[in-house]
Amino acid sequence: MSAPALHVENLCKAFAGQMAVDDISFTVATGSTTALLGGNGAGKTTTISMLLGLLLPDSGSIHVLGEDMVRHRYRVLPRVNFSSPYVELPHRLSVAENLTVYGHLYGIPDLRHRIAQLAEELDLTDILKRPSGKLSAGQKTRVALAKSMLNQPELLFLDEPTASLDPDTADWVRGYFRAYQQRTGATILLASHNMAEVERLCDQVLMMKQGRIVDTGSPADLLLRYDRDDMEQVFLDIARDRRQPNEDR
Ligand SMILES: Nc1ncnc2c1ncn2[C@@H]1O[C@H](COP(=O)(O)OP(=O)(O)OP(=O)(O)O)[C@@H](O)[C@H]1O
Repeated sequence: MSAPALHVENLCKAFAGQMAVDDISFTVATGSTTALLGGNGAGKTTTISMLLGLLLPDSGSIHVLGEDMVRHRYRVLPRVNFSSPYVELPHRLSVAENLTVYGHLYGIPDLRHRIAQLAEELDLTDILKRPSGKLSAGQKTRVALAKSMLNQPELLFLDEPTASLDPDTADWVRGYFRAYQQRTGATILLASHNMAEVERLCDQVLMMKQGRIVDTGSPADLLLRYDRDDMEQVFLDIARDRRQPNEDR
């Protein structure tokens, strides 16, 4: 059996003595989509930064695609990618130039062809020559998604992948990632505040609060456990300590 795409044990990270990530452990199966959820300040970004090798943990272990992330991150990084609407691309470079810079960092062969292909797929052809700083919020999101797909990652971290997209484009983008995943067997870790998206895309949900994982399960499991009709209500129950999970169900 292949190793899980992500295996995290007893991971901790503190900033100035305050625990941002407090002893979390979880596994993400290869080919699945997992949501990392939690309110503002719950520790999601800190966790993802450690999984990407951007931050060193204080303690605990992280295995990404079977490799120890702390010791061998350079083996792993070519096989993963991420997209976040909060990471700005250099403003003066055109969309094509930005994608070219990232493509070179990843050592993508036949880069022109790959960029043209992604531009076609993500409807960027008309804006390839435009400075990245002059794009609308939705266009920036689509460029960030194209950047995340340059190396055809086996593991993709998507932070708010449909932020600023209109409902039609957002729906299309969800379908795009679904199709990519079905075609390649890629694994996705998703951070989103859009609970309908989580319900539609995710096999597993990890709920974080104050640096800890306070609940976990499939969206269907959680709906049943909290006796709710949608994930938005489950999220509010957990965030506001409004209701304990229904242990009897
Ligand atoms: N570089 C840092 N220095 C000091 N404190 C930090 C740093 N990064 C994060 N924190 C703190 O760690 C905690 C977790 O923050 P984190 O950004 O991981 O939360 P989050 O779940 O991603 O929140 P949001 O949904 O608001 O982005 C917060 O209390 C935050 O203030």
